[in-house]
Amino acid sequence: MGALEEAHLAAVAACGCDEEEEEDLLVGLGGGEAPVDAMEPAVRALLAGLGEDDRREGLRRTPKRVAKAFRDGTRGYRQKVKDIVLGALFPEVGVDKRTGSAGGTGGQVVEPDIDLYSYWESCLLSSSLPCSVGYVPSGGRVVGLSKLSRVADVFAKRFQNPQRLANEVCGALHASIQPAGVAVAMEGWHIPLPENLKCTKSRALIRTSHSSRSGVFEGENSSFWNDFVALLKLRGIDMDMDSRSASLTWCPLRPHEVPLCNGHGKRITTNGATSPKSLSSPSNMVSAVSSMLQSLGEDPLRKELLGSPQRYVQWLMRFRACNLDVKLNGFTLNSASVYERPGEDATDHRAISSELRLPFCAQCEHHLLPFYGVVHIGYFGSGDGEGIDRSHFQALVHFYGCKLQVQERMTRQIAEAVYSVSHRGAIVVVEANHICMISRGIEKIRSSTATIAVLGQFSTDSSAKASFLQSGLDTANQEV
Ligand SMILES: Nc1nc2c(ncn2[C@@H]2O[C@H](COP(=O)(O)OP(=O)(O)OP(=O)(O)O)[C@@H](O)[C@H]2O)c(=O)[nH]1
Ligand SMILES: [Zn+2]
Repeated sequence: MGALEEAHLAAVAACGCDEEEEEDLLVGLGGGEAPVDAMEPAVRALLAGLGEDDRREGLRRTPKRVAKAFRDGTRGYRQKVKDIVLGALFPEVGVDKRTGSAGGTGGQVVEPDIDLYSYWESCLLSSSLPCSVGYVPSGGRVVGLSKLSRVADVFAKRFQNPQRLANEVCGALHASIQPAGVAVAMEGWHIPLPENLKCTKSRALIRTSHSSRSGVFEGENSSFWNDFVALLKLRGIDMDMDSRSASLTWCPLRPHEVPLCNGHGKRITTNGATSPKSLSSPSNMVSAVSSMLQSLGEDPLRKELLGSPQRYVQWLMRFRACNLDVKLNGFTLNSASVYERPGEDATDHRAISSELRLPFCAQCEHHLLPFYGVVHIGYFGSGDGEGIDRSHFQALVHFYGCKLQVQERMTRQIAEAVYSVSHRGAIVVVEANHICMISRGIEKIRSSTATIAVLGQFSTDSSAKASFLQSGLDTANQEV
């Protein structure tokens, strides 16, 4: 341990925060290696409750994947901030020795655009939290830049709520670096209820804004805070969102939640959340989720987690396997208007009708995490402006989307359904964001996957396909 680190530990001791206390603050709940044994049987119980056969090919490895995803997503319980920070405090004299500012500029150090992902404690779903951290060094020392992100990640990789996450990151950085102050700004993005999903891309998500500050950043007139906000603005991050703020909650599965707030947190949402439909949550599924929490080292009786297993099950139950025939009875296309007419010009692309940007939310069958986006459908209509009502297509998309799925299968199934009533041809394009690509695994933020299925004339007539892809999708993009 270097002299600087020893001096820092002495400072921690001097401020009355002994190491054990610091550990409690930094490590939080559920330390130690947690067994994962209960996870896989619990996921199997969930799949059975959803009417699925866990021996079918797509689901065979799902219990293992879900267990791994949850375990990776909560690894923060097994990490310690001091292990991250103490090896990376470096002496660096600031320009203003009186205030102890450092970092070469005499002012704050800002690390914007840290991509965090967290499991929400309210519903056990996961999503991203773009985060920015600033601090004003003190005592002639700075911390390695990567450690700001790493410390933030320790707290993100726990069951969280976004305001508490902001507070914990702020408090831990302050305790471990002992700077003049810390500022944290964070956005919480939450997927809406499937029935409230209106469009694709990030605008589809419920967004809330949160902040937490300590030391010189505190107070309404803190120039450090104002500089921090201005620096973020330069990067296109808008913290000044009060005017758009609303009282809606960030977790649509828990609409009456009172936010945890340290007095500085601001909250907004851009996408209205209506109350969730009340669905049954079978008790064996709820117990399975509680045992998953225990396996992860969490306490299902912790105040903030009460009701979360039920909410998670309620979310999953939206994607329960259902009877195809029953559902399709409600889907009646006016097929007379779309059948091929004798003598119709096969290359007359005016006969191509389209229905664009139909929103959907499905559940990835590999990881039990949502993927959501829009479906574009093209088919040969009558050419006289008469088409199939959009609501029929929306019902079809909802039917094939609202289950455990993979994107390619969903695309093909929708295409086949449209082709079954529009015999000349059907083309379906699905654009989707997969939470399993964003919040775990490869962590590819802004990942979006497009799939296409063509049947009938769209598969033989490349100009028909090109006509839909170019002009149809152009129109869709203009509508965004
Ligand atoms: N083709 C396809 N793959 C999907 C879809 N949803 C998820 N996946 C992928 O399914 C694959 C499962 O791969 P595995 O190696 O068994 O699981 P994993 O270890 O969780 O994979 P990583 O995501 O790479 O960590 C991953 O590559 C996922 O990205 C989908 O709709 N279509
Ligand atoms: Zn997945």
